[in-house]
Amino acid sequence: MSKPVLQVKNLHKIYGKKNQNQYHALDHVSFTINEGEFVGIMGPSGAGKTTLLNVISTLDDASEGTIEIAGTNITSMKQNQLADFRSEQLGFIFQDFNLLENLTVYENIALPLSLQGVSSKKIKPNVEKVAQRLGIESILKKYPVTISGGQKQRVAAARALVHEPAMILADEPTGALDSKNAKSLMETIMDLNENHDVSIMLVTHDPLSASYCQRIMFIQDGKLYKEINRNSTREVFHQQILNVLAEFSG
Ligand SMILES: Nc1ncnc2c1ncn2[C@@H]1O[C@H](COP(=O)(O)OP(=O)(O)OP(=O)(O)O)[C@@H](O)[C@H]1O
Repeated sequence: MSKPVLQVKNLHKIYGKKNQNQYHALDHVSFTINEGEFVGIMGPSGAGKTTLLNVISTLDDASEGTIEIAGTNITSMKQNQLADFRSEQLGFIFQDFNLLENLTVYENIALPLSLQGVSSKKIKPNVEKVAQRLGIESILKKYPVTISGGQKQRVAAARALVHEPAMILADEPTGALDSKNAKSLMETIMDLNENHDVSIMLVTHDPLSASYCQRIMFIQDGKLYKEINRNSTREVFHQQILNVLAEFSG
């Protein structure tokens, strides 16, 4: 049986101070993501998706509840421990790539390892391996300004993976890409999940990107609303996702 990589128990997030206008952005949410799973988070605007991602990413703190990542309870950690935990155990892919323009593609990918103080001799094979997986070996010497949006996102994905984190957290990774590059990136991410056992949690509004996941959790008003699994083709799953989204707008 697979082990949980992420266990969220009774997670509650309140914005605003006591005795003032408070907003319950997450309302006692519990779920588990197992090692090697590829799970999407969807829901209408304001549902709490970004809040959930930020709290799991350790960028924001929970008001109540616990979060365990790879067996470590991050809700009881101090700020400096959290920073180390985040850089060792998590990989991030954002909509706007977040590449450093004055570093080469190689240096951008190497960054998580350089920051951990890994020697350049040890970094090289890791960067080369992950660049090969993402099909970007030929652009390692280039600077971000000279590569396409699709290539930039592959570089960002390589950087998220190079330190072999317990889990990848992706926030609208295809948001800035055209449909051809979006499809190609999602196929690559799906391949990383299926063939290299990378555990992924993806927040997206895009039903097509979401259809590459194995499971989608829909949230509404800070609560889990529904969960669906991909049991047949991606096309069928895409339609099932559209059907649930229609329930929100209906
Ligand atoms: N810092 C904050 N202070 C107060 N309220 C906040 C704060 N951040 C978010 N909220 C509120 O919490 C709720 C959930 O917001 P969140 O950004 O998590 O939703 P979302 O599902 O990611 O929405 P979207 O799809 O539009 O990005 C919203 O009603 C939002 O207004």
